[in-house]
Amino acid sequence: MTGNPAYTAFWPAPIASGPVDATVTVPGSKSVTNRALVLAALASEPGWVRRPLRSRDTVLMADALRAMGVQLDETVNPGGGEAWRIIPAGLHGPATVDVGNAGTVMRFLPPVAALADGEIRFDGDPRSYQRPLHGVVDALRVLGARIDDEGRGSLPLTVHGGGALDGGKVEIDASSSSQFVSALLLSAPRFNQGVQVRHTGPKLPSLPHIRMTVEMLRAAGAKVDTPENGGERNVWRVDPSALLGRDLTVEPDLSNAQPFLAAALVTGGRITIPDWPTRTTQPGDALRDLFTRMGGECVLDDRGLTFTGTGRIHGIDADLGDVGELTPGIAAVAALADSESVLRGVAHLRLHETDRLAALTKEINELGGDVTETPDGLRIRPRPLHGGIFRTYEDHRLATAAAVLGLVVDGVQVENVGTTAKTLPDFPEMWTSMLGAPIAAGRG
Ligand SMILES: O=C(O)C1=C[C@@H](OP(=O)(O)O)[C@@H](O)[C@H](O)C1
Ligand SMILES: C=C(OP(=O)(O)O)C(=O)O
Repeated sequence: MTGNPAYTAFWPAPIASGPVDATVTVPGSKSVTNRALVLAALASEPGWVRRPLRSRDTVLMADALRAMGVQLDETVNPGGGEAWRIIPAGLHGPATVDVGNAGTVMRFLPPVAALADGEIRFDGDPRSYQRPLHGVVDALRVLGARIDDEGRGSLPLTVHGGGALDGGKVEIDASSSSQFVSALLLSAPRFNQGVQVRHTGPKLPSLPHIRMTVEMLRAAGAKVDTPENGGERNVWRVDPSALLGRDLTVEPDLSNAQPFLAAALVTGGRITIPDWPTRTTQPGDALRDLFTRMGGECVLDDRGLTFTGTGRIHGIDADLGDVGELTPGIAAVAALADSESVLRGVAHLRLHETDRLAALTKEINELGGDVTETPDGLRIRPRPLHGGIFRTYEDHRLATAAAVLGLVVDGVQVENVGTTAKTLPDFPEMWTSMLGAPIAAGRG
């Protein structure tokens, strides 16, 4: 599942004929869906994941769990969308897991495989070989797992699952990805001794995603100690315990709401996102503050989040270390602003789906922009932009960022917009629907 083949070449990004005014129903969160699937697979009783995201990353996760013996039935949710019924079973190999280019799959599943009985082979897209995995592989070895990676510390690799894992204390440097910490915590209730993870490196990115992991573990009955509840700085502990089967409804993906909110900002229009949670660990919630600072106004009420552009777009100086996945969308808006922006704290984006700092710099500059890389981010000086090809490097967020620019810059051609299917399969349809009709694509 890599998206509609019709979109693999060049997609003429539609220009906005005026301010957008639409309600856009955004599908479920990738990060919540994939955590929910892992926790449900490790539970001691069946559970439900309602309104899951169905996208490349989540289908890869579901297929991988099935390959290890978990039963996952797709049904219709009475309240709309789908409901996935997960029936845990004894995890076993031999099995092959395709991680695609999904950070959540490549990092969250090796610990699950270590609990399985048998060999689990992990492979993925060429880019997955370059993305850091050492934090998970090295830690699992310390905790008792046998992994054959031919010395690479990265994909492809084979986990020789022993049916159980000792667990215990481990130190990792998770400065290249918070997902190392999340991966170890998610499976830890099933380790014989649980786990204590200590991060020992430069600044840890994406802390809200670690909070998401902790909250979802606790909701499934796990006991978790964190730096925030009186524990030591950079130390997380999970006790061994059974996990409950939950009935969980997935929140809309707030990071995937970003391009639509950006559309309101850059066209001086208005977008409503229904079901925006009043409390969430998703980093996308930071858009309320970030895009307000960049010139918009937002109201969160029982209709959802309504975001209104004022016709003015300001530059921003922001540390995005906690919310790195928002960087491409912020960079696109910043390129259209009335003043310079400095985006900091995101050096680790060089190891995301693509080197996002290099890709944003090159592609925005090809349209006439003035973006420079800094050691930990981007400096963006707005300049009048012109049309041209915007390459996306198989990065969904590069493609949605390009669509934002295309709303107000005539002639932007987005290469392989189908790559958005990683987390947002109907993006081109949702985008044109937003421009043409008040109600966009349904949630799914
Ligand atoms: O745990 C998660 O669901 C995620 C954590 C973050 O990863 P990094 O810490 O590697 O940036 C984020 O960028 C990614 O999109 C999703
Ligand atoms: C970094 C991202 O994804 P992944 O889960 O593959 O790390 C992202 O979605 O922006």
